[in-house]
Amino acid sequence: MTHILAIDQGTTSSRAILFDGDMRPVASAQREFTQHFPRTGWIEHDPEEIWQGVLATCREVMDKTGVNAAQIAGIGITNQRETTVLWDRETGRPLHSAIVWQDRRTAGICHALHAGGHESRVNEVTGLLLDPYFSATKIRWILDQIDGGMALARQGKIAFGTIDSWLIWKLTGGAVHATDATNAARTMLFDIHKGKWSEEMCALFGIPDKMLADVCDCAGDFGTTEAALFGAPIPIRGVAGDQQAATIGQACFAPGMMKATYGTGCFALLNTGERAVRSQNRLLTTIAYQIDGKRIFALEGAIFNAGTVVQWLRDGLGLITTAAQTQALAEAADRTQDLILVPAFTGLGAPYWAPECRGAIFGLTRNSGPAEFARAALESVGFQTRDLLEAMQADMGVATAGEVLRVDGGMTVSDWTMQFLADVIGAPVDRPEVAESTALGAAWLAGMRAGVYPDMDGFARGWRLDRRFEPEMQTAHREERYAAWKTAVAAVLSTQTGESGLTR
Ligand SMILES: Nc1ncnc2c1ncn2[C@@H]1O[C@H](COP(=O)(O)OP(=O)(O)O)[C@@H](O)[C@H]1O
Ligand SMILES: O=P(O)(O)OC[C@H](O)CO
Repeated sequence: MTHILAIDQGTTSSRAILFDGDMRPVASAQREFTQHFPRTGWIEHDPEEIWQGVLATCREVMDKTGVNAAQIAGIGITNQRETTVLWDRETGRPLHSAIVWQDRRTAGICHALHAGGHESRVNEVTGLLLDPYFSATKIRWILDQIDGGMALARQGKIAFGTIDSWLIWKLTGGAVHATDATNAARTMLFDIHKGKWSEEMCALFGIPDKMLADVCDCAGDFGTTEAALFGAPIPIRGVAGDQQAATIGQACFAPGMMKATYGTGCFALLNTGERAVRSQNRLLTTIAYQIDGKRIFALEGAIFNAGTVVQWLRDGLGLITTAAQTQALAEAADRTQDLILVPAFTGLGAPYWAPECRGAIFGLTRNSGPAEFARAALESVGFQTRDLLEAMQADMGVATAGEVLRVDGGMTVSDWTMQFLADVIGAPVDRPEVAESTALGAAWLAGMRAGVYPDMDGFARGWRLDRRFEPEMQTAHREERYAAWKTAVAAVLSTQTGESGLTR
């Protein structure tokens, strides 16, 4: 009983990674699933497709390695956050497609609440801002689509869950409806200070509390899998939202430590210890992890489009066929052209929170080609990160934010992007040996709980550097480029249409 199975259910794919008793990944399996775009700004997933994909990847890693259920001491789940599933408690069937975190359809509800003067109180209780990103307005939107939805929800017949809860429900055969504190903290219904669902927020968004899951520590008892699924029951012992799991996997356990994960989006979390810092610069206050009942907080900056810029070069523009080609293109780009891409494909996240503005590219000349586009796309990720760090520094003071940035996620394999990142933030960027920080974080939670992995200090000592990127750009040049970015963002923000909405 020394192995741990990590399930990493992301925005575009689901992965299962089997870790051995020394926390080494020994096998993995991955399945992409369908992204549904029923209208501009709407993004949905099929909860059943997600579940089937997760199940298939778990079975695949067990088949590949010959490790059976009895040899697995625990499952750790980490997941795309905020994405909202409602299901019928009796049949276990989803009542609607999952509304994905990037979905903007509830911008109108957010505007109305904003206009009603509710943002300050929402922020005080939940640490979040009134944006369609979070679950509450998505839950409300689905409830309003279901015939008699509100009454059924009040009777306790409808369950809401973020993806972790949905998977726990499916894995346990409907026996457990639970979530962890980090996922709960992203719903906009959770009082992060009291560590419990907020009656006030439920009333504000019109959401019956009977829909909500039990909230547990990240390392805890989330039930056991149905024996029939894997041949024997396996306990689920760890759960955390993917950005929090990456923070844990990167061992950012001390206040002042920070990580940024570059996948579909980019999410930077700065550990602020037991203190929940209320941002004055439109960052989020969130729970980094909750272990043994103790909540540790983080300031979070969320960027909606990071890796998507590379997907856009490939799928939208057809300039590349593989993500890795961006490196050679960026290296070959004409340095005298300063193209700036603002990838507000789904609006801008932190620190702007402008759901309805759209992207733009500035500085085009007759000589601007694929290389310059690729460079601008990769650079946009660095510029956006700098925006987040500036906001963190303003909230925390220069000494505690941005000293070293630990990075992970699919995009960090790009040396060029990581070097530019170090250049533009003017601080070292550390890439760890284990690229799968998110899965590692989930595995550690489960393994530590099961008693097969070390405690927090032992785990932190095991963190290993792959490569450090030191800033090389001249300060004057860095500031000039960053100023050009800020000008470009200001132009894009001026296209935000507010209440009338580009997305509707
Ligand atoms: N060599 C590369 N250079 C730049 N970007 C890359 C490279 N390889 C992968 N990516 C980007 O990384 C992202 C995938 O990262 P991943 O962590 O798997 O994302 P997610 O968990 O959000 O699905 C994709 O958007 C992809 O475009
Ligand atoms: O699936 P990822 O890695 O893009 O992460 C999504 C985030 O959890 C959304 O908040």
